[in-house]
Amino acid sequence: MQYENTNKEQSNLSDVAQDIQKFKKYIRTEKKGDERPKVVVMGRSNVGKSTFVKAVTGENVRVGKKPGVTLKITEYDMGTYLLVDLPGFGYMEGIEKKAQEKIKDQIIKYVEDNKSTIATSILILDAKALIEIIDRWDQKGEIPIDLEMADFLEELSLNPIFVINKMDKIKNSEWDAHLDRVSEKLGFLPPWRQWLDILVPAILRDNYGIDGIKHRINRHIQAFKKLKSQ
Ligand SMILES: Nc1nc2c(ncn2[C@@H]2O[C@H](COP(=O)(O)OP(=O)(O)OP(=O)(O)O)[C@@H](O)[C@H]2O)c(=O)[nH]1
Repeated sequence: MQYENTNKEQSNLSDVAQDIQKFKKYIRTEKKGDERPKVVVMGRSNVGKSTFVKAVTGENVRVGKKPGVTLKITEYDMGTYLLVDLPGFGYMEGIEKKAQEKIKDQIIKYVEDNKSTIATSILILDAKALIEIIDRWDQKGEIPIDLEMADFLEELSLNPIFVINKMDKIKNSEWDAHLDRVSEKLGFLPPWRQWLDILVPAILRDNYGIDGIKHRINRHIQAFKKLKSQ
């Protein structure tokens, strides 16, 4: 009898244990996605986006010479935030215009869908090519994709940081004048030094500018967390 009771008790206990397991599993499946703030990284193909991501994450991100290497959305766990590497956009050798448009739509959709969790956005621009591209498109009466993306990030109030990369291609003595032009093209009244929180000259290949960008990211993360906790 005693034996039977113990057996019954054990079987009840194992039922409870099974229920707990089921419940735990249920909680796990119901748990929402990672709610940490996101920092999205965007840029025209070949601007140095992978170089940037590699410098910030320390991961061995492929740095390619051929435009259009980064095609998927990759999230990196940075502890207090997630760094999201979005696909490069714009002209890519060997990729049809239709496919380029699709990538652009995919980026826009991701940003719109995730805007409530994005603390800041990084748009990497090529210092020299940007001016050339804008001038060329201006003559055709069109807006280049870099400016379109810059406007998009501003309109969504995603605290963009514009990284003006490949400054090594600009003579030292011309940095200020060049950055004033970039600033103006992006819609910020020169002198560019008025916008140090937003405009960051960089030579990402040599890690120049990285510390400043990290500092700005952290400031945005703190501000974002403060806002969310109110
Ligand atoms: N001159 C110069 N070249 C750079 C700099 N940063 C990156 N590059 C070079 O630009 C090329 C493209 O760099 P990536 O980091 O692969 O660029 P990406 O934007 O990720 O390119 P996709 O993968 O095509 O989207 C590489 O040859 C880099 O070495 C820089 O500060 N100055």
